[in-house]
Amino acid sequence: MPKLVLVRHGQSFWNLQNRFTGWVDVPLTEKGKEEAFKAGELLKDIRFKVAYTSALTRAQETLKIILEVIGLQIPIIKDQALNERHYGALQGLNKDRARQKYGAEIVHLWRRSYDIAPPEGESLKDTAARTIPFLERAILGDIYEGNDVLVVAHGNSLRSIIMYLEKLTPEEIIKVELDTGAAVVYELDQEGNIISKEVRK
Ligand SMILES: O=C(O)[C@H](O)COP(=O)(O)O
Repeated sequence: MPKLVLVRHGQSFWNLQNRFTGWVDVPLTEKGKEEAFKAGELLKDIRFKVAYTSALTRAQETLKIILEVIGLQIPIIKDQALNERHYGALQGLNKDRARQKYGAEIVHLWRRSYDIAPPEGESLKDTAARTIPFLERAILGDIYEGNDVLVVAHGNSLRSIIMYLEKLTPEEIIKVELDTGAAVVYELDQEGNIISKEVRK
């Protein structure tokens, strides 16, 4: 059965500083590079045929390190459809500062709910409106051909994909968190149904 592996990029400088990042192009910290290295070590048994990533440096750097560690040279497809959720007016703001300014409850809903968008930004539903057509059009096509596929992207762009694959409800997706450098390994059948799921980190 083909494997679809979703990896969240390693720690970026704004993850370290606890700031909303979204589409701002922030590079990896040393710890982030180490997390990418570890993800590569943990995925060495999988012979990926193709890799997908976003248009943002932190995901691209993480993917590059993973492929170097595994020792694979494969086609890499970069597309902004896999970018992080656009965090709108919150981008650059410290997350504790945002809770003080707007209240913890609404900030939590902006970060984890399905359809409540942060000011001038994208809800998870808006994010899914670009990630899922790309998943169906490009990524799942490779899976249906029987290839193992690596996707390195972002906390919320990957949550939208996890929600779709696992058929989660808006209530269930609120609780889904993904650590930096974590890998979710799915085995999928020909219809895209999940045969198995394993988290490696
Ligand atoms: O864009 C960001 O700030 C992070 O990548 C994800 O942030 P979140 O955990 O607040 O959604």
